[in-house]
Amino acid sequence: MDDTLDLNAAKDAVITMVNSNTYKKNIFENYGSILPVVSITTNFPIQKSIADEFTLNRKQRTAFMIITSHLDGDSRCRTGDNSDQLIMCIPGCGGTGKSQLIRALTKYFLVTKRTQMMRKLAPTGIAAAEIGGMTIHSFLGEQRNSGKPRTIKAGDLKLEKEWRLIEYLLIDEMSMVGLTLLAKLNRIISAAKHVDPQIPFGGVNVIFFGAYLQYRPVYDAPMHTDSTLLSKKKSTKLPTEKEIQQRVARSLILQINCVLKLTQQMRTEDIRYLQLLERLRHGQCNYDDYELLMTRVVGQPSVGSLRDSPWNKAPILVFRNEVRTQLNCKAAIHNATQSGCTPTVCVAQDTCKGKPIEDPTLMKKLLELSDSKTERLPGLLPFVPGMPVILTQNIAIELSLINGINGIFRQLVYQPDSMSTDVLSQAFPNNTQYVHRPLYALIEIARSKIKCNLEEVQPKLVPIPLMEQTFRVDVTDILPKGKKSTSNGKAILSIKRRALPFVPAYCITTHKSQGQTLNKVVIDLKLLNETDDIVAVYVPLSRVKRLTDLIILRQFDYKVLVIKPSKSQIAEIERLDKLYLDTQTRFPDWFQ
Ligand SMILES: Nc1ncnc2c1ncn2[C@@H]1O[C@H](COP(=O)(O)OP(=O)(O)OP(=O)(O)O)[C@@H](O)[C@H]1O
Repeated sequence: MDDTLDLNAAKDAVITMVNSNTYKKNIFENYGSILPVVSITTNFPIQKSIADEFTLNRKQRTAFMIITSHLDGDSRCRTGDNSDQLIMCIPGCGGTGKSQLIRALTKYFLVTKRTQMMRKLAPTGIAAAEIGGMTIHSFLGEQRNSGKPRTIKAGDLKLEKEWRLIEYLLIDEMSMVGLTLLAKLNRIISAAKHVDPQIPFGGVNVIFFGAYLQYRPVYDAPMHTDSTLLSKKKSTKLPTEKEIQQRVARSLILQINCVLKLTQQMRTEDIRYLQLLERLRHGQCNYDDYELLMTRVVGQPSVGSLRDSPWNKAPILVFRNEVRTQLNCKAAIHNATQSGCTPTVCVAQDTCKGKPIEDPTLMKKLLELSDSKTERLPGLLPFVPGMPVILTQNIAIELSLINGINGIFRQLVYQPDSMSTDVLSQAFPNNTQYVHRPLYALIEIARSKIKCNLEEVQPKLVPIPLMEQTFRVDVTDILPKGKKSTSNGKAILSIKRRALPFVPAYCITTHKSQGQTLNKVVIDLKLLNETDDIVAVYVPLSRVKRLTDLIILRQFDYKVLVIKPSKSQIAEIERLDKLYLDTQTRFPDWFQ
């Protein structure tokens, strides 16, 4: 009975009104379009059949009913604050079925012919692909690091057209959405919809999905940041524009008026391990949990050797990009040697002010930089057929050729060149062959959406071209003695790089692993000295379905299992818990 809907509630839901949002009437009038005829519709059978088709569990169903009934104008969903605007949060840790719920909602919008009213957004390409949506940046028409924000002008017809029909935004992976980005989204919707800037998100209904115990946005403040912490300066100083925007965004988050926590684990069957993860989230693991995890440390009798299957094919998760790059190089060279191939490395083409880099010291420094410092284009890319790789750029989002997607390297197509084969890096053996003129690589990407009717061409074998990026690098340390640096003591060069946009994936950072379910994984729980973020422990441990799917590289301290969430994380969790109780009181039928 748990998963079935209450029939009385069903009868109440049968009569619904379409487009009964009164304050949005003005918007339709502004455009001179014909007001939709207020229709009375009986959508409950559709709601039920879609909830059944996606086998939604009780809480997924409740969330589904709240959102779809709000869409249908059900009066019970329109008695809250903000002129009945739905600003909803659906927190749930990995595997609680958030993506499944989004799939069911998408179907409802589709079947009821209202797809145009909804957009699905996520902060990263990989998260956007997971739900068939777009990144927030590309939706806002901005390049991530271009430094050129889209200007918002009154009467921007293109902007108005883009937003004209949109009334619902589903935003996934909220932990990675920063306050500055959210403020920008808010400003753009307000301008596009011509509504009072006081109305959050221009009156558009917004539903956030995700978990707070995930890595935070890289260059932005997380959504749960306490407003009082948003200014580091003395209170006498005027806040910067960025601080003001972040405070505005935080005040938007405080307007969330409906919360539904997803708690039923849909991915993992290992109950004992689930309980451990639940305690871990609160920093409350006990000694039994520690002993259980210690049985998975390499060297224990129950754990096989790292050299043997399945662990020799499992990705290793590490914390630092430099360690990742080194381990990947070692693994690629080792595998090439094992399979009798000459170790081969593809070399990036770097230029400065249009001229190729010729100075050997500078060339070596640039090529050895971790790709995390070069706009994610690797300087030296070792390769061997069969190597797991991960794309580092968005090539074609609609085809799922996006930053973060996995593939298998099959072949490099390149022009032979006459450049010297001097050793470019000590990281590679002396007999390494360097390829300076690559054309493209053939990568097998199982999740790509490319279709191909040619019999001889495998549809999942994708040609990946070279890409170009510009990055800045501090070269003060390699300046010849006596050469002057700038007044602040630094010499910065702007380098343009052309290179293949992928890296080996024998080893990935825990940060990159966020949001992925891995079949088998090797993890490290020895944290970097300064780390006291629970996320660094929780993310690697929660990538698998069962404890037996992971092994731990080395011994670790008990104390890493009792790191507490931060004050602002706890405060936000408590605030959402309270709103969740309010939501249950507001929709008693659907919570029965
Ligand atoms: N109601 C359901 N019925 C059947 N399978 C489900 C249901 N909900 C989720 N699943 C399955 O459980 C797995 C995890 O669900 P899903 O990917 O939606 O979780 P998630 O909360 O989005 O996880 P993550 O945050 O890690 O992406 C998926 O394989 C999904 O198909």
